[in-house]
Amino acid sequence: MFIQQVIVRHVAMMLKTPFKSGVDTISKKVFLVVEVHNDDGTIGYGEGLAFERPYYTEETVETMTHILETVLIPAVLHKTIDHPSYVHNLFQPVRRNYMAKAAIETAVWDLYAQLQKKPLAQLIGGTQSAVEVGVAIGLQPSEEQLVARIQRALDEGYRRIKVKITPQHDVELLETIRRHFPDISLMADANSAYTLDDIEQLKALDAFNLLMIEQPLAHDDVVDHAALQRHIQTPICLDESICSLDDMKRAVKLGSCQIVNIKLARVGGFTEAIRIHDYCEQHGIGVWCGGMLEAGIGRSHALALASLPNFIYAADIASADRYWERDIVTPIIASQDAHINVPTSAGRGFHIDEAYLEQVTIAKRCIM
Ligand SMILES: O=C(O)CCC(=O)C1=CC=C[C@@H](O)[C@@H]1C(=O)O
Ligand SMILES: [Mg+2]
Repeated sequence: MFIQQVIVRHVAMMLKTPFKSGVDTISKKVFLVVEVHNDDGTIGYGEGLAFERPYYTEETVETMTHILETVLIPAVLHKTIDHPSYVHNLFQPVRRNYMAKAAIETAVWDLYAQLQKKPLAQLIGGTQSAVEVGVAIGLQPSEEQLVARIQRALDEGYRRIKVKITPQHDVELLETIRRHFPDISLMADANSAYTLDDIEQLKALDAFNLLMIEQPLAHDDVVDHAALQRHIQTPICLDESICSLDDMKRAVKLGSCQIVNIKLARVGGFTEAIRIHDYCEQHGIGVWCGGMLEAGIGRSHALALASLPNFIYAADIASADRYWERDIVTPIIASQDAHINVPTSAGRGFHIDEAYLEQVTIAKRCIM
């Protein structure tokens, strides 16, 4: 591969319904589409998935743009790259900025798979032909609305439901859900809304037979999570705390979690995600693929990742039409019976809807 030019698009797409977590509410998804152009004209695509505000992680759309344009794109531009993992090495000196890194790294994997004429999933070692998916339901204005949203997801065939909780909305909310749906596979994501001072409240959640509790404590913590895991039965799943293989090793050493949610964007792309996956497999930690309200490019990359063998829990990669009226790839990524087939065609497996991508692009910069 020889990277001749890189195009960075700012894209804005309205979500069908706002997504509210303990940290933010997102109605309009602003993200980056990074196009990596090879000298033969082939284009690899990646999504820059940080949000507009630094509440989920420290990165934002603007910080990604800055780091991409000033540091990361110059590091790959006009370079011959034999394998995408080399991009990971080129980015090694740059501290953190994982989402900016992932935007290019995943695009180079996408390009590489097209040039190799092999499905991306197969190239990274994927073994599952279909990925089990669940839904993530944000905080709702009322418990009735939450129950209705869960019922709708179950009617659509989903079997694993994830809800958001906060210290103000947990026990009663989960009681209501369990009253209506005693047996469903249910999990709760706290997005770091608790501290160890809330330990009694967190212990009370054991009563709800949750599949796991996601990221109850601070976004950068593995020490307190280890203490908490010793006091609660519900398996802890880390999300925000795991940005690298080193983070993962510390979590395993301390016993901070039993499960990990891997997001390509949070860990800087496929190379690190695969390492974390392999390490977890060796240490008996099951993983699953989280979501970042991706559009079609990010969603197709996530699908490839989730085909690796140790992705043993349902992914947050629900049908794209839960989020979007129209997506930037075709065909629209859709689940059937709570599974999405992993594409078997070369590359990421979905075509770019160029007309729609142009329509939702609000700014475009070409670096050559
Ligand atoms: O993409 C999806 O369907 C899952 C969305 C989701 O739960 C999240 C996306 C981004 C940030 C968080 O609010 C949250 C998460 O923590 O997993
Ligand atoms: Mg989460």
